[in-house]
Amino acid sequence: MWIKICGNTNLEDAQLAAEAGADAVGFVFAESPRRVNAMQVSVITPHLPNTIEKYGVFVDADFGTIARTVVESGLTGVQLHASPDPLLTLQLRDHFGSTLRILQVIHYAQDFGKQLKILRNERAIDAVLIDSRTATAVGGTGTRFDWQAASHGFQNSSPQLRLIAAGGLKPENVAEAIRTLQPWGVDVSSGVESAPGRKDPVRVRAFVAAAKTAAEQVVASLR
Ligand SMILES: O=C(O)c1ccccc1NCC(=O)[C@H](O)[C@H](O)COP(=O)(O)O
Repeated sequence: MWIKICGNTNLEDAQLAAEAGADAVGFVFAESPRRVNAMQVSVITPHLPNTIEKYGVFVDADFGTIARTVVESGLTGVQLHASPDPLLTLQLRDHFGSTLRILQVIHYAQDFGKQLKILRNERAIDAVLIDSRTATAVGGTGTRFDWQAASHGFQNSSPQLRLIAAGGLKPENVAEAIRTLQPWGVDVSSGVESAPGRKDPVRVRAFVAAAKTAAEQVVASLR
C-alpha cells in the first residue's frame, strides 16, 4: 500500500511522515491554510530521505509555473488538482521524462467511472487520485466520498491505472476505506493534523500503521 502524507509546511512534519513509514509527502502550492512556496520547500527537501517521494500540489497552474516550482523545490512528483489536461501532462512528461511522477486528481462524482475510462488511455500520468470537493475547496477538505458507491469503479478500473483514495481519511477510518475500495494507495492531510498545517505525530504514525495492517489483511483475504 502506497501512503502519502500531504499538506506539510515544515521539516519536522515531513521527517515525521518519512520516519513513520510513508512513501510520499506533499506540499500545497495553492490557495490553502497549508500553502507553501518554493523557497520554503527548497530548504525542506534536501533533508528528507532520497527514498521518499516529494509531491507539489497544484490547482489550475500552468506548465511554466509547475516546471519552475519542481526544480526550485526539489520535487519528484506533482499532484494536479484541475480538470485533466492531456497537453499539460504530456508537456511535463516530455520535459522531465520518467523522473517526475504525475498524479491526476479527479473529484468523486456519479460519473467518475466515465472519467476513469477517459484517463485509462492517458499514458503520461502515473496514478489517479480520487478526492472529495466542497463548495469552497478542491482539496484538504477532510470530507469523505461514498466509498460503497465508488467501490465498483475502483475495483473495475483497468489494472494499469493506479488509484489512490483521498478525502476525509484518518487513522480511525483508513482500514475501512482500504477494505471497501482496495485502492493502490491512500493519501491524507487534515485527518492527521493537530491544526491546519501542523501534523500530529501520534495520528501520523497511527494512520500509517492502520493502512499497512489493513492492506496486509486485504492481500491475505484474497489468497
Ligand atoms: O490542503 C489543502 O488545503 C489543499 C488545497 C487545494 C488543493 C489541494 C489541497 N490539499 C490536497 C491534500 O492535502 C490531499 O491530497 C487531499 O486533498 C486529501 O485531503 P484531506 O481530505 O484533508 O485528507
